[in-house]
Amino acid sequence: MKDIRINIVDKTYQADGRSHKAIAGLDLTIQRNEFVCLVGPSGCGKTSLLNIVAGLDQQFQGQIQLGDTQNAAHIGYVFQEPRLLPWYTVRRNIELVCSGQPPAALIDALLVDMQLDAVQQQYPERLSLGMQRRVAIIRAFAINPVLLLMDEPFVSLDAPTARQIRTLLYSLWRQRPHTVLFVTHDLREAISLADRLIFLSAAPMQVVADIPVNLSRDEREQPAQIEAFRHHLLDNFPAIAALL
Ligand SMILES: Nc1ncnc2c1ncn2[C@@H]1O[C@H](COP(=O)(O)OP(=O)(O)OP(=O)(O)O)[C@@H](O)[C@H]1O
Repeated sequence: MKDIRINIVDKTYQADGRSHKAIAGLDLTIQRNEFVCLVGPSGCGKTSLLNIVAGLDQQFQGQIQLGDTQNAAHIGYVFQEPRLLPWYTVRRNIELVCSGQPPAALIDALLVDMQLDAVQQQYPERLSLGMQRRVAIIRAFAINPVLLLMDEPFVSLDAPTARQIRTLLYSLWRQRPHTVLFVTHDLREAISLADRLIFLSAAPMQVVADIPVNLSRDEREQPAQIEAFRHHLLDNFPAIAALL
């Protein structure tokens, strides 16, 4: 897949007789297999952006170029809430998104990687929120996505659970590289995952700063290194403090 080009000239919502300009003049290029974290204040338009990239919202001015893959079947989307179907088992929830024959071996491997193989025949209501979020991540990986969109997938999890799932996600991504757009409010989380951080302004949303993260995998696992990088960012890019 070639680079992804996102050019949103204007995204305006009309509601209750009023208009709200959510995004204006946003221009981004994401390289193949890059892991990009999008960081911006609440309500600035991050979900709106992901919905446009996913093709779920076509009411905007601009253009999205997904390289060779204009096909939504190759886009995995992990929403803010797990959105599992309660009347299907964990395994069935994952299989449902696969077109044609579900890739049994891949699903088996993902269930093991995410430590969910023992509960695959259970129904979502029997799972903790952290487990449901892991199922949602597997469901996105099961289609072997070329592009993975993740909208604050670890929000409202306790810190140890979020850390555990983050580590699993990072190792899955390293095993099966693909382009990721990951929305988060958590700068430490963003630093631990991303090749590149894109800081976004309040509405109308625009790019404030676009910063590479040059940390090794070992460094990303050391809280002191993450903290040092965070201080480096806040010292050298004062404008981003207001966005967190
Ligand atoms: N369907 C809609 N109709 C009208 N306004 C909307 C609609 N969806 C979103 N908005 C508005 O657009 C703005 C951006 O919303 P969006 O959900 O994209 O922000 P966000 O950055 O993802 O927020 P958060 O970080 O809180 O999840 C908000 O002001 C929101 O109220």
